[in-house]
Amino acid sequence: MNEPRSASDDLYREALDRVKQAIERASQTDLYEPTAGVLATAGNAGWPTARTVLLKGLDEAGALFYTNLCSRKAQQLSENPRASLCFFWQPLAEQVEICGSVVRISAAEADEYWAERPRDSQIGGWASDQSQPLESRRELEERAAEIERRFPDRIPRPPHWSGYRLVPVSIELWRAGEGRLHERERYELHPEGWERMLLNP
Ligand SMILES: Cc1cc2nc3c(=O)[nH]c(=O)nc-3n(C[C@H](O)[C@H](O)[C@H](O)COP(=O)(O)O)c2cc1C
Ligand SMILES: Cc1ncc(COP(=O)(O)O)c(C=O)c1O
Repeated sequence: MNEPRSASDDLYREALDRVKQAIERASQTDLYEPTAGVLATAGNAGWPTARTVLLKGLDEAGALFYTNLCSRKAQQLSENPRASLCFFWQPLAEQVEICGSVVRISAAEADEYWAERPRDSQIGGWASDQSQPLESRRELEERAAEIERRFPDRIPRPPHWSGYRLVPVSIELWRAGEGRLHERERYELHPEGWERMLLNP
């Protein structure tokens, strides 16, 4: 596999369309968070870690998610800007895995999304020192109350809160099959462009 490049490739677009269709199908079920995927990262120490994030956009530029830039995942991404994002939609019996390089989005794009978030979530974004030890629940609640007082009107985006784009080098779609003969289709970026292949389940 290769580092991502600006791919205006039909196969890449086909893969993205298929992921978007799966998300659309998931959105028509009663799933609590149909855009939730598990993001796996590993820093210099090499230990893989994983956690759920919400997908906030998907287009040719990549898969967008937002988080705290001081979090454990952000620390690992600063050491090794590569990740895998895996969705499993139980009611669909479908899985998608997107693997790629991760880039920080611009401040302007982060500002735009931040402004759309509910005030409560904005307060949470300021109050939470994500991934750091917390003395007590009360400490967090007091910080949230302090933020509420500090910003009676508009709440600006905290400098430590932004987004990342996962720029795909591979996209794999999985659908459950009879007798564990699942269907696996993998799109992969090669020097000549995107390729599509079937994989054994
Ligand atoms: C359904 C769901 C969605 C979540 N979405 C996000 C998200 O979009 N961004 C985020 O930073 N954390 C999100 N979280 C919390 C993360 O899973 C995780 O606990 C947090 O980001 C800290 O991860 P880290 O310590 O590995 O950096 C979500 C959790 C769940 C269960
Ligand atoms: C800490 C955190 N940040 C970000 C998100 C996702 O973004 P938003 O709150 O804007 O939906 C979540 C979603 O659960 C979250 O828990």
